[in-house]
Amino acid sequence: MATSQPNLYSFSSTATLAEQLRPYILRSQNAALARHDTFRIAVSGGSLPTVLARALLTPGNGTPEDTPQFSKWHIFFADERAVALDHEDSNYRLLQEELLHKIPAELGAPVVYPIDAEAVKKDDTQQLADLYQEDVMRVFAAKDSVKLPVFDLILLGCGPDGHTCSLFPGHDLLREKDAWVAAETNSPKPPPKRITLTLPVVTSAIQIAFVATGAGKKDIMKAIFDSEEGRSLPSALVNQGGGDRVSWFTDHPAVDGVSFPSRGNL
Ligand SMILES: O=C1O[C@H](COP(=O)(O)O)[C@@H](O)[C@H](O)[C@H]1O
Repeated sequence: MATSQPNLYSFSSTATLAEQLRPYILRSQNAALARHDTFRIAVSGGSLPTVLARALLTPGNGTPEDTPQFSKWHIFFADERAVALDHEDSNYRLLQEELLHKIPAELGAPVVYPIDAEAVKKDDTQQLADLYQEDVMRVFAAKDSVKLPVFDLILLGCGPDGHTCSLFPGHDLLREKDAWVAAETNSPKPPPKRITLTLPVVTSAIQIAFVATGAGKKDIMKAIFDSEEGRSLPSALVNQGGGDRVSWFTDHPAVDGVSFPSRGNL
């Protein structure tokens, strides 16, 4: 467990949040490119892709540091629903519509890793998770000695129940120690069958950012940051495992009444 505290940033609007998320992501990109000439990232579905697109597709100042170099990006899904890739519940479809299809050609095209569409048809969620883990292993050149993939950045949402990825409160998956990608077959939020990165993978990332906006998140934010009972919520477990590598990008309504002491300055 990390001893440091997560950073909690709050902005007056989603537009301002997106403006600040952009340099955060690009700093992470630039550091990753300097380290290994590639940017390995995992993204969530839900409300995240819209904010992400706003952050990344707004023209910057034109310098290389302020430009997404998408041709060097490898994009995985932090979680995915076990549905066809063009299904309305698909996180891949959502990311395509919000971001991928809108990237200007001159910024290059990322390599994107959707789930295996054929395995979805077989209705075998465990196989789907295993195949996705193999994709992750290939990109991280994993040998038996490699314990965990270290993503450069993982972008997360937080549901009103405190779930993140497809890690739900009270589920056994929260105790998974070995698998990198796991099957969830009883999600309380539809659709029930999903795959998800596991907690050890999420908390091993170099940087981890949550985006949580709107008054609908206020109660769960209080539970995560201000209450003892909230300490076992999946999003709180990410805070505990990631410490100051975790940053929360919120708007004012989402943190109304939250008294967590160390709100960072970006
Ligand atoms: O089901 C899911 O929900 C979470 C949270 O979504 P949000 O709309 O409340 O931001 C999301 O992060 C996850 O990827 C998705 O599958």
